[in-house]
Formats: sequence, C-alpha cells, structure tokens
Amino acid sequence: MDERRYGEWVAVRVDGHVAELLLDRPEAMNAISTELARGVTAACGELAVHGGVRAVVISSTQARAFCAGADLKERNGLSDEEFGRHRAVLRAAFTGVLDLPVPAVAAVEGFALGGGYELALSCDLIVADPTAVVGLPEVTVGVIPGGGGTQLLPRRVGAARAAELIFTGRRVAADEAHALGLVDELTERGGAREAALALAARMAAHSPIGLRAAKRALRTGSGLPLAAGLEVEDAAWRTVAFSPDRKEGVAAFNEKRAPRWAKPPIA
Ligand SMILES: CCCCCCCCCCCCC[C@H](O)CC(=O)SCCNC(=O)CCNC(=O)[C@H](O)C(C)(C)COP(=O)(O)OP(=O)(O)OC[C@H]1O[C@@H](n2cnc3c(N)ncnc32)[C@H](O)[C@@H]1OP(=O)(O)O
Repeated sequence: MDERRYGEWVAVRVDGHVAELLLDRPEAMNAISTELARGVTAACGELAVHGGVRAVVISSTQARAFCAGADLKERNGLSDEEFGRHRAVLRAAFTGVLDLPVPAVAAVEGFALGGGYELALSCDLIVADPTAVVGLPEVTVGVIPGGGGTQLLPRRVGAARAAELIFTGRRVAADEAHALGLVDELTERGGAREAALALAARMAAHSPIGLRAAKRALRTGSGLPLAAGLEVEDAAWRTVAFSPDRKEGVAAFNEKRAPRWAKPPIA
C-alpha cells in the first residue's frame, strides 16, 4: 500500500485497485478550508487518471466527524471578493469528487454537515455507522447548500424530503438517515470505513472499463427523459461491448477462471 499527502489535510492510500482519500484535519472536524479543498482537488485529479484505481473511498482519520462543512472560521474574515475566490477553489474540490470516473463510497462516522454531507452526496454510495449525524444546516448560518446539496439531495430522497431537511437545517441521526435513504448502509459502531473499503473492493474486482462506463451512464442519464437516457446507456454500452474487457470477461467465464482485466484507456 502506498500513501501520498496532498497538502496538510488530505492523504490518499492506494491498496490494490481501491484508493482511500482521507480527510485529515481532526482539530477542526475536517472543516473545508481553502487549503483542504486544494488537497481534495489535487487528489481527485490524480485518482481520475490513475488507471489502476477502480473504486474510491472517502473517509476521515477521526471518528468524531466525517466533515463539518465549510470552514466557518476562515469564512468569517473574508471580503466578498475573497469569498468569491474561496468558492471557486471549493467548487473545484466538490466537482473533483462528483466527477470521479469510478465508483465512489463515502464512509461516514460522526458529523457530516453542510458541505461535509454534500461531499458524501457527491459520492455514489454512503456507508455510515450509528454515530453518523447528517444534515444541511446552511440556512442556519445565512447561506444555502452550495456544494450541490439542493440538486443532489432531491435526486436521492425526493423533492419534499429534501425541502424539509434544507428548510429546517436539522441534523438527522444514523437510524433515521438510513430509513430516509440519506445513507445507504448502516454498519456497527466504528464499522463504516471497513465496510466502505470492503464494498469498494467488491466493485473493484470487476471490469474497469465496465465500471467507468456504468458510472457515466448512471450520472449522464440521471434526470433525462427515458428515450434520451437509453441513448446515453447505448453509448456507454458501446465503449465496453467492443473493448478487451468484454472479450476477457466472456473468455474467463467459459474457461471457468477469474478475469484478468487490463488497465482501462484513460480519457
Ligand atoms: C457536487 C458539485 C457541486 C458544484 C458546486 C460546488 C461549490 C463548492 C463550494 C461550496 C462548499 C460547501 C458549502 C456548504 O454548503 C456550506 C457549509 O458547509 S456552511 C457550514 C455548515 N456546517 C455547520 O454548520 C457545522 C458547524 N459545526 C458545528 O455545528 C459543531 O462544531 C459540530 C459539528 C456539531 C460539533 O460540535 P462539538 O462536538 O461541540 O464540537 P465543536 O463545535 O467544539 O468543534 C470542534 C472544533 O472544530 C471546529 N469546527 C467545527 N465545525 C467547524 C466548521 N464548520 N468550520 C470551522 N471550524 C469548525 C470548532 O470550532 C472546534 O474548534 P475549536 O474552537 O475547539 O478550535
């Protein structure tokens, strides 16, 4: 396993075909400062073109919080002009997570609030333990969910539930979060990171070209009218159907062995 740091607050560990992006600013509950955002952007940029990585887990190095959202201390002293520049830096980070070309899983223990929950929403799946507390409290601090929450949350749980959570800014404990679909899996206490890594490893055992194409189809087709969505699927299907992976997958099945996938072409 190799580990690399991206600035002071972000690290990436790659173990086989699974990469773990660790938020490592425990003293501020991984609050998203300009510096932490720059680290996330740089890490996601490298993971996006790392041909050996087939799934990513985003986790925290401490159990009290996955991420407590935007850094309210740093923001407190920013001019409007500085705040605009700050947002551009954070936008690159959130977009970097959202646009990871492989399956991404958030491992949430403790607080995931505001931009912290929006980072988790930018992943494909969210695995939480019973200490998880999620929510979008932005209206309580004079802003709105600006990390994609007003768009990602309704797509996950529906417009009415998203409205209730955004307008009330309330925190949701793990059991209710799981029942509402705010998180996808609930583990035993302290088990979210291990479960997320195990889930990522299961996915990463499969066709790297197929995983990337399936994510493109899921993301690009989301919200489209069915006919247009099916065209998106067809285009994604073609990138796999005539690839080495399909040939290897069929051969492995017939030879009753595990597939030996090649590195995918990096777009
Ligand atoms: C997907 C593509 C989208 C494309 C567009 C993307 C654009 C991206 C730009 C937007 C980025 C997201 C913006 C987001 O929507 C806005 C926000 O996130 S606003 C902030 C929301 N978060 C909160 O309101 C939570 C604030 N924190 C708390 O309520 C509490 O700290 C807590 C988490 C409930 C924990 O409480 P306690 O257990 O009592 O612990 P403490 O409060 O003592 O905290 C410990 C320590 O951490 C510091 N800290 C905690 N949270 C923050 C924070 N958000 N910012 C800065 N520092 C924080 C706290 O001050 C303590 O430090 P100490 O004072 O002891 O030094």
